Amino acid sequence: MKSSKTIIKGGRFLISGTDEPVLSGYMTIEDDLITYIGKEEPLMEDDVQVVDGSRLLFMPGLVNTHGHAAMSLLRGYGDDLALQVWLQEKMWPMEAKFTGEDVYWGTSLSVLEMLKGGTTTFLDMYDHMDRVAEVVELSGIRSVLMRGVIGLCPEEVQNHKLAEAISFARNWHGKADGRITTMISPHAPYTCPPDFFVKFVQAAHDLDLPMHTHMSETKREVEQNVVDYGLRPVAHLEKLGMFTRPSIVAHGVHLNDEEIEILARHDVGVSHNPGSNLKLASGVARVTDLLKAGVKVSLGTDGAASNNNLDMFEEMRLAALIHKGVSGDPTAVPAPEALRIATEYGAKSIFLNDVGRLAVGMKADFIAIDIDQPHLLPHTDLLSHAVYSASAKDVEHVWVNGKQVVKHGECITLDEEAIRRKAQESFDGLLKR
Ligand SMILES: N[C@@H](CCSC[C@H]1O[C@@H](n2cnc3c(=O)[nH]cnc32)[C@H](O)[C@@H]1O)C(=O)O
Ligand SMILES: [Zn+2]
Repeated sequence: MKSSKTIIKGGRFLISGTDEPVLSGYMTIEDDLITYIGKEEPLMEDDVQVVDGSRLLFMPGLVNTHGHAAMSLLRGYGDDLALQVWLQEKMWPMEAKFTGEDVYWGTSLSVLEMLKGGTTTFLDMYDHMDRVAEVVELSGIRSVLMRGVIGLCPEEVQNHKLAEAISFARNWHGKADGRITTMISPHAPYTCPPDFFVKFVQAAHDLDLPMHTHMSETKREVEQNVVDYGLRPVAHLEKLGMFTRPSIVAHGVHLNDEEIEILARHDVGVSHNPGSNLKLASGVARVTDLLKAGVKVSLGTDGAASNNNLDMFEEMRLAALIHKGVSGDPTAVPAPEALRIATEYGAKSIFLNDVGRLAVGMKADFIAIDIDQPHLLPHTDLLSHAVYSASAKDVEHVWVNGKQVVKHGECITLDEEAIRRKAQESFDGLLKR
């Protein structure tokens, strides 16, 4: 195949973690990789596509490390409830009716929202994952996918779900030009009994894949874990062997010092989901302490039914704000750190070492935001604006794996009109069934 080359000319680029985080200059993309970024103008060959970068801020695509994309179908269905009530009385009865078709359109709706809002990679834990993978292939987004399993069912059903999780993980790892990787994911310690949970650990060993689960999301969950198993969730999962695998846990809201130390020792990532944790009143994770202990902290939206949008700019801003508020320390989670949590640390947390930064040799997953708008002027500090002032609506262009997928705010890989119609039809159908 002929190689493609694009040069971004005269843009501003966010290079977090350096002395000069906002660089004015040029970036070259060849096929799926960033091959140059700097102040010197690269040679403009004839067959190069040139993008005018003036009035645009280029930054790494945002990385959403925890969610359930198809749950967008339940957006606004079951607000203002605590986790267990919300799950058991609202979500699970509706989700039991989801068909593969529903998951396909719900996921399409979420991927559309995420791409248009500057998210270039998402982690998805759900059911009917073959249909999710189809959406990923078509849309051009990058993803880490897993069949999440709730084990509150007879052994036969448990084993059937486990087999599905294994075959999905095996069949799809590395597919879609490498844009799909997979993990092994029991839903939570409170929905997968220990003898069942360890089968996932074994599967992850056999397939040499990382693991993901919900953990220590609510105070009630932690207390119940102690009643049921005599241990808090972190020690419980450590005992079941989960942390012998590369792992990332979602939420990690209720952690004591000893638990933070265990997570740091095993290099377990924590996907911080501030929007979902606030909405379900689960609490506020100890992000500053986690970072101080060297734990990889990243950001997730969780499903759209507990957020209720998939705007990673909003999540980044929340992370930068709430930890200042609860600690009384205005230096907690400063803007450059918030940006890295939403990009670079996110990618590392889900074991993608070649995305999350604008640098030579990294995959070309990047976005451009329109910085000519009232709320992004004057151009005092563009990194600060990206964290404290921008939102998903400011995203003008998006590239994933070197291919443009959003152009002037329109998703060019998906049929937006069909998705809008089909998602509504799916929800209407679920209410009737
Ligand atoms: N239906 C599958 C499990 C799907 S995994 C994804 C599950 O996570 C649930 N979920 C979404 N958000 C949260 C959360 O914050 N905490 C715990 N579970 C959640 C969601 O409702 C969904 O049932 C089975 O039967 O095995
Ligand atoms: Zn979740």
